[in-house]
Amino acid sequence: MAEINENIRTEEQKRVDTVIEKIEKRMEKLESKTGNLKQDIVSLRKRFWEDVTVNIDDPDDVIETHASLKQQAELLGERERSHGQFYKQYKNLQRLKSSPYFGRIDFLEEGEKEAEQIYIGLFSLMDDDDENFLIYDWRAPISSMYYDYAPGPAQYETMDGPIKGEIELKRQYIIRDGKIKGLFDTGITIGDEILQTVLSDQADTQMKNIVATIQKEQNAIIRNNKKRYLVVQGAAGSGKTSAAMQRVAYLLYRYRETLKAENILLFSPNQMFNSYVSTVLPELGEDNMEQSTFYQYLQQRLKNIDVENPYTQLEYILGGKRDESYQLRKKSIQFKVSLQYKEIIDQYVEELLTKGILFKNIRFRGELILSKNEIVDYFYSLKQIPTIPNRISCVKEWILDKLQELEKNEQSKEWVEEERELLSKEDYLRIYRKLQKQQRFTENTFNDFEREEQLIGEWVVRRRIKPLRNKIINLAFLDVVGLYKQLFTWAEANSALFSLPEEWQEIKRLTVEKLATGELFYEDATPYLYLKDKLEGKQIHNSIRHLFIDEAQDYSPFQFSFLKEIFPNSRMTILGDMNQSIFTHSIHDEHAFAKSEDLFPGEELEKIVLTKSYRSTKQIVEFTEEMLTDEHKIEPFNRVGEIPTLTISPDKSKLLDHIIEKVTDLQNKGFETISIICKTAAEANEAYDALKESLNLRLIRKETSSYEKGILIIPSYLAKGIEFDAVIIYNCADDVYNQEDERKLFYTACTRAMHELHLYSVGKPSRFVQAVDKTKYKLIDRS
Ligand SMILES: Nc1ncnc2c1ncn2[C@@H]1O[C@H](COP(=O)(O)OP(=O)(O)OP(=O)(O)O)[C@@H](O)[C@H]1O
Repeated sequence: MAEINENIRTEEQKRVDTVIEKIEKRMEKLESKTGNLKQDIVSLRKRFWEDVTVNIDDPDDVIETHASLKQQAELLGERERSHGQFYKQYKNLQRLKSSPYFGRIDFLEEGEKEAEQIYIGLFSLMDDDDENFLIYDWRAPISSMYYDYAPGPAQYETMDGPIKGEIELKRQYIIRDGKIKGLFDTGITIGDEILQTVLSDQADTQMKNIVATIQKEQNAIIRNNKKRYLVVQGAAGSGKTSAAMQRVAYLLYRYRETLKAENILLFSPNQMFNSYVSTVLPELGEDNMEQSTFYQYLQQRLKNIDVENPYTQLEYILGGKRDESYQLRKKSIQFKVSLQYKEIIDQYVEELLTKGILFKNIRFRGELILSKNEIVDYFYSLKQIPTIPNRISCVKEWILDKLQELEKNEQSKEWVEEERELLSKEDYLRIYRKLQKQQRFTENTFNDFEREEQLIGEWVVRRRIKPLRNKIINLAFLDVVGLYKQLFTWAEANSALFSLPEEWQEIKRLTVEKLATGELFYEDATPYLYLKDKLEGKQIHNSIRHLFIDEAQDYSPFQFSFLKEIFPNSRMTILGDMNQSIFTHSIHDEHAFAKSEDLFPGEELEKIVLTKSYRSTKQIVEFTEEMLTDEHKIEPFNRVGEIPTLTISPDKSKLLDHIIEKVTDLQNKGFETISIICKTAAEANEAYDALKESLNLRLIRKETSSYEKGILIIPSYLAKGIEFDAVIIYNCADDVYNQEDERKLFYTACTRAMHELHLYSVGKPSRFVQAVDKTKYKLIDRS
């Protein structure tokens, strides 16, 4: 990579100036357009009610009023949409004005005489005649060569096939506020120097876009469109989330005619992560995709039952006493996340077609209207209907018919009379108006006492039956909880067909006890929803065309398989790191992410592996990778920093003193995000209480929804996906981190550090640290 001579620099600055002038002109034009539009909108809003004729006296007038309102709203909507578009364009120009481009390649296409200069920036910009590109959008096909090739032979894909040629020059720019601050001609990789500068910056509370320095292997992820399922295994800090975000921006550009932000869904690890990544797309001029945690999705689908928070499950597993009930819960989790369990449910549902279905009694005002057995009998009389959801749907219609009959019969009952008499004057008037609106009276008939009584009676009954009717419509008569419980007994009775865990009886007891409290263990939530869907009919999310799953190593085989079924029309980008598995299920053999070949058909699956880590200094990467047991080698990006330290303190009180000293020292060095990572929330609470008098701290809980600068205390599992300038490991003693299934959690915590990593231990440090080569860290013994 070479620094460039003054003449070239001057020439390049001239071009920047010219482009900026053009950008300014465009902005002026847009300003006048948007100004007029804005005025239009303001006055439309002001006059909104003046220009509509509101008259609801007779039905014809109501229709007219409706039409007039609709017309006015459409007009306003259209103006607002245009304004929104102009505003977006304006914002994009504003961004270009400060930094019009970051790269250039001179490309000589085969058969051409002269190379074309291709300047690459955040968005495209044409010259005044709309003929030539002054700037190419980084997502344009031609721009991909910038990321994929060094000077020399190169090619890019178009609809009509590949275009081949030669890159004669490849140049990088750092332009800020319209001034060139750095200019480099680059060789094989995209500017290590620029990347160095970017990576040496401080951590941010919002993730940054990486378009100026996307690496070749990341570009392969961003632009991938070969296979339906793209699985990315990437080391900690290798840019998986970054690649995912730029990929969303790329897809929205590439398929802009058909794909909108709301057709893309990202499953993310937690709320704070959501806020961390939320500015990347707007910065790239795109709307944010839909975002949810898988837990939020489950909650939204299972409204009538309390689902345990996955972090509550994890807190129990990490902090548990490791007694008998702890081991049982663990066994239970391991089985319930497996595909084998899913198969058991499939077979169970199959059998429910002939026997075993459960319904609830249907009562109205305490009286039995239909017994569960009657419904069961009706269900099994529908033999000709081959699927359960279709049969249930018929049962629903049958019950609704019964309700209609009930509605008629009830009207003559005494309670109706009583309720009618108890109606207040206001209620009475309201009903009267309602009925009048529905034109239920002929002229003057309301004076007719009998007719009045009858109509009001009907109304009273209908009002009372309505909640019951809604429940039936929502299939609440199906006893899903009972069926889920019964599954355990059924599996036991059919144990010859499956290999159930030895502790099945106990697992059944544990599950049933929890269900009796109206709650579901997290490990039961997906199977329960799966069973519910199989009975009621699957809820399929057809509008989602692309699903992104980040931190995919934390999903179970059951969850993956379920996701595939409920997003049948989606392409998927699945990103994870086997070394950062934090949930019990994913640490053991049934590692769905590692066995993606088993889950996704080979011909539809593409796998990409990222081994280079960009987040942490070389020293931190070399220290942390020693904790891993597999042979995955992580290549650090060559950024040098201080060697990690391990301080041994004699007791908790000294440990706190030592941490306070270190935090103060880090603050003096100018670090703005310093994170004290604890193993569990319980430990984080304790540390927070002990340190809050001495340090200005922010305690991060599972509900915390935003990431702010400062000194944070955070449970290890909530730090997933996020990074900090400096990380302090609160107490890495061997009596805290000693189980094999905590290794990856510990590794994940340490890999959150960008510039400095300091570990503290009361007494003997964890075996995971003891195993690290002593030259990879500095031992400070203060015991
Ligand atoms: N090409 C790049 N140019 C500049 N910065 C990059 C690049 N790739 C990654 N980074 C930076 O490296 C850091 C780690 O990236 P990111 O969080 O996307 O990695 P990850 O693989 O998702 O990490 P983890 O799995 O550990 O959470 C971020 O600060 C990101 O901005």
